[in-house]
Amino acid sequence: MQTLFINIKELLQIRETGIDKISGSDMAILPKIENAYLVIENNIISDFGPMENCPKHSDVAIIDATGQVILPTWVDSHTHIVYAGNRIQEFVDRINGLSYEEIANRGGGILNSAKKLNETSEDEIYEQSKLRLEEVMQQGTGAVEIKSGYGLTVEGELKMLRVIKRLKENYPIAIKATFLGAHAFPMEYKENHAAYIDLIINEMLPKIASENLADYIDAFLETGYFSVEETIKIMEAGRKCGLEPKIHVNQFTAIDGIKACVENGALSVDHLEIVTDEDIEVLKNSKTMPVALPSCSYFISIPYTPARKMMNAGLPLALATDYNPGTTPSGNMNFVVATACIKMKMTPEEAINAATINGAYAMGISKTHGSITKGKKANLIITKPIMSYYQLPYAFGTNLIDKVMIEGQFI
Ligand SMILES: N=CN[C@@H](CCC(=O)O)C(=O)O
Ligand SMILES: [Zn+2]
Repeated sequence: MQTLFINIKELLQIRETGIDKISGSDMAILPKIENAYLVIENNIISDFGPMENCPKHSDVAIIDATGQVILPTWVDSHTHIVYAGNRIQEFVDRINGLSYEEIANRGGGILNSAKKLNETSEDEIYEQSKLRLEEVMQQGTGAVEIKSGYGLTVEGELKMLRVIKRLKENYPIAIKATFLGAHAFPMEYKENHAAYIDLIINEMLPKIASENLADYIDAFLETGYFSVEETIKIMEAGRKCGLEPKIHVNQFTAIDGIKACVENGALSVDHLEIVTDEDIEVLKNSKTMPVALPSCSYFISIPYTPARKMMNAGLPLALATDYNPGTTPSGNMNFVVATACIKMKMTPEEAINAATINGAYAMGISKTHGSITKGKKANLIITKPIMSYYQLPYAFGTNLIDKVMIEGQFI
């Protein structure tokens, strides 16, 4: 079955096969065709070009996209959408003057979510999480990475990863699972970090590997959470089980964590609200994708990742939501793209590259996702009639999406 889109006002992010990420000054370029056609065959992009070359098809479903922009769906390479309940009280506590750190030190924060998760059944967590997944798909996300990390017990972490597995089985969207047992030290291990790290390495990881529940391994490398040395142990143990690292680092402090991640072959380093010149140097010429999470900066009022400085140094950059109950209760990639433009001074071209092809790289799927390329998945955002794609970040609170196609199907 073929679908032919005709008269597309702008077809964005068209790329040759084999381009897996965009770096430095190239991020300012977003290749497009004006007045374009696009052919979808089954669930794959099979052809596209300017309207004057549009082939005469018979027996195809024709969709007239006059005035509409088509671009690849967003790739959200960093989320925690599997969780139980919410942290609304902490939100109000922060408005009233408490900091994220003060809330965490009182047993709130990640430990608050871990308590709720361990008290909630797997079925109930699945029901809550699938609503979030359905919501972000409607908002144009066509691939999503989901982390564990609110279990912090063998059973809790397995429960989260099994929920992610069920989501993978039941939804058409590409999902990658990341094991984040090293998200925080449970209260009973506060004075005995080594014992919790043993639990992660000797109890959690073997079970996760034997049930094939994760694609990546993560840790919260941060002052007061996991040290550089502790994170290296976790990364090494994960790699032995075939899990590549994707690490939370430099959210609040810079403690040479990025260097350790790059040396351990991390696929991505995520957060990066605080970045030193040395961090930028070690990222140069590495295979590690830096990932910025502007909705988190917005929600908890911390600095934004210095995108301009990093791109000027020739680095690539990806954008993701960080959807989680504590620091970012939003999975809206449209807001992320707009906030990157408004607050991080990324151009619309840079932000769209960061939220599509570079996001795909950061979750290991750039062969199949992240651009309009022949042979890639037919994952499309079809906008309402708009002036140009600049309107997407400009009209930051308006839903400009008409339809979303995932794997060849409108959702
Ligand atoms: N920083 C670490 N983890 C999450 C937030 C965790 C939480 O507060 O629940 C993040 O990416 O922001
Ligand atoms: Zn996160």
